[in-house]
Amino acid sequence: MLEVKGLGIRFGGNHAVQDVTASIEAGKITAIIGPNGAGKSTFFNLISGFYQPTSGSIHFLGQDITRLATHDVVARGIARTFQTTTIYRELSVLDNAMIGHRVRTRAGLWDALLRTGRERRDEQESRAGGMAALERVGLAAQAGLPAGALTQEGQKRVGIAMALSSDPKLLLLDEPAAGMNPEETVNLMGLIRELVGGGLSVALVEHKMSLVMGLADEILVMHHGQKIAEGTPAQVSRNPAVIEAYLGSHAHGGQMGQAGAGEASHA
Ligand SMILES: Nc1ncnc2c1ncn2[C@@H]1O[C@H](COP(=O)(O)OP(=O)(O)OP(=O)(O)O)[C@@H](O)[C@H]1O
Repeated sequence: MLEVKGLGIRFGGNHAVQDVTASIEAGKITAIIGPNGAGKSTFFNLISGFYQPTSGSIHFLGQDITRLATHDVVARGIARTFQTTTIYRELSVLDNAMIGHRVRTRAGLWDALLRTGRERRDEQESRAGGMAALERVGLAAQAGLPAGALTQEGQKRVGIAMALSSDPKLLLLDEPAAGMNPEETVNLMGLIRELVGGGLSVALVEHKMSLVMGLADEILVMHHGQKIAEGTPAQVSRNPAVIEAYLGSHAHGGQMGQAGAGEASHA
């Protein structure tokens, strides 16, 4: 579904991502893991068009998307959530979900100001798209509430609905379980499984090993900006290079290979 070849980006002398060749398969859950500063978020930023790579290529469904701007990447079918919650707390849950949908509609500023027929049609479409996304994340009944009134888990679901309302084929989740308690984490895993069961493909960056090991079909491991391993959870958790990378990192010492053994610290 997604193929990156020799992908890299430099910030000054720092290779945040370096020569990464990898693929993400349709219908699967792919986790991207690695110690702090490994380049995981930067990798997501490259795929989603937030950063332009300094080398390499990105192909999605056979088409070159390497240099597309974010809204064009979204229009092709890749949407993402962010590490920190980026919902609008004062707006209703539905208004939040509709924001994601607006990137797919065609009305421009003039249409919006003049309330043209196209703008009104687009508004209705966005409302329907937003509601459909809320149904997918189990929040249809809360559509009219201010998003800030929801629990932490509810707000995470709003963030996912915002991404889903653009009707992506591939959903990128950046640390979806950050700040969630174990029960909320289990609920979130159920939601991700449901979405994938419905035909969505998911790639996620996550530090919580219980979630990664319990959920991922494929894992891509990054360290110092490079891909050091890939494979199933069982394969990567016994890969010597991966164990070495994690043992060498204070924050994650000894956590690899213990599926379901709790969380890798993000400190
Ligand atoms: N916009 C930027 N400008 C300069 N350096 C950056 C920028 N974004 C990321 N970096 C650097 O790139 C490297 C990789 O950072 P990145 O945030 O991608 O790592 P990560 O694996 O997501 O880490 P974490 O698990 O802590 O979120 C780090 O050295 C970081 O300081």
